[in-house]
Amino acid sequence: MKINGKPYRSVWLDADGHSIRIFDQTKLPWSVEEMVLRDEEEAAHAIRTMQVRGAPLIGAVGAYGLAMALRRDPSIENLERMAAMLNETRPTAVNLKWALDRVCAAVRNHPPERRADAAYAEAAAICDDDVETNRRIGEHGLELLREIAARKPAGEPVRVLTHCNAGWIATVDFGTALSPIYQAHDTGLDVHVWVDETRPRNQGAALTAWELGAHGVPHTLVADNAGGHLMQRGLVDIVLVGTDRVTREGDVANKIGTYLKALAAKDNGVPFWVALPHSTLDMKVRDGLAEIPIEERSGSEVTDATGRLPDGSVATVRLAAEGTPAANPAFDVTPARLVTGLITERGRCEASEAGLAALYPEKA
Ligand SMILES: CSC[C@@H](O)[C@@H](O)C(=O)COP(=O)(O)O
Repeated sequence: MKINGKPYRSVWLDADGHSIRIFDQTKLPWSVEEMVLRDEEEAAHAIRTMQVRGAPLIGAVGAYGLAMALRRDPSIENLERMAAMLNETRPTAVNLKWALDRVCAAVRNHPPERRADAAYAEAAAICDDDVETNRRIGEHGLELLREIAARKPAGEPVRVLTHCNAGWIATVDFGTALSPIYQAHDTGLDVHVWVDETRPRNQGAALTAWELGAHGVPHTLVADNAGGHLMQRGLVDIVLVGTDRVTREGDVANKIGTYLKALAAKDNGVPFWVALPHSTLDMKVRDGLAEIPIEERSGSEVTDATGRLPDGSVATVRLAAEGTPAANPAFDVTPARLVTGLITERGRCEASEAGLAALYPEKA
């Protein structure tokens, strides 16, 4: 996507040929700052602290992290130790493990002196795969948005509600849930997006609203708790979200609060769709509620909030009384029964074992 007219991906190789560059997402939307990650420890730190975030992007950065680790020590022992270290940075999105496994498989049979090059090549292939995958998700999602538009009075936009950030900055490019929205806007289909602010880290307010604004997509930021009300008033045509892991039976892990949107959508007859790339599918897991690890982050993300002060500086302020205990589960699981359908790079399907098996027979 473009920033000030210049096309960017969310991660790319630095001019030195081995470090990588990212946008520090903890600085957005107040400033757009590139950052260099020089080794696997810096990559792990960036994932842990959410300087990079979003399931596909942490997979891509993890893959490059492993390549950087192999430059220093190409032994199989180091490969396995560093893959485990990177995999532990964030537990819920399966894309991280998928990408690390891909790099491990790609380098294992090479002699030590060839392993780092093979890992960099695989990380680059993962990035290219993500870009093409998300472009196709956009095409299939666009068909769905067109079908919704065709059922609406002429001149009314398709009103989408989204949660968290599943845009280009959460992936290598284009995004997953936002990819159809960008394609709709670019092809002249009228869309309007309700953007959930997504407490506690405000990915909606800080990232989704920033992305959509930069691309010229009409949108309105709402408090997380507004979604049910908007649906009751008939102001939402579709809920469209990304995901961090989809199970064999179609259960969906995504940012905390997604489940409540799905419940409200069900009660109001609003279709609830989830966009995912193949790298988010975890066929080893059947029951999402029982089996998907849910990341528990620091309570300080709940008791505090970061924003810009009138003097332009960015500061973190305390919202709760000193000493208030806070819990911070970062994801929840929406059972397949609440999901109208899945949008993948291979087309749309029901959120069920049969639906996924029809699209991905080789994984079934
Ligand atoms: C294409 S991104 C899909 C998901 O990763 C996204 O919806 C999400 O929940 C991200 O959570 P985050 O904690 O910001 O990494």
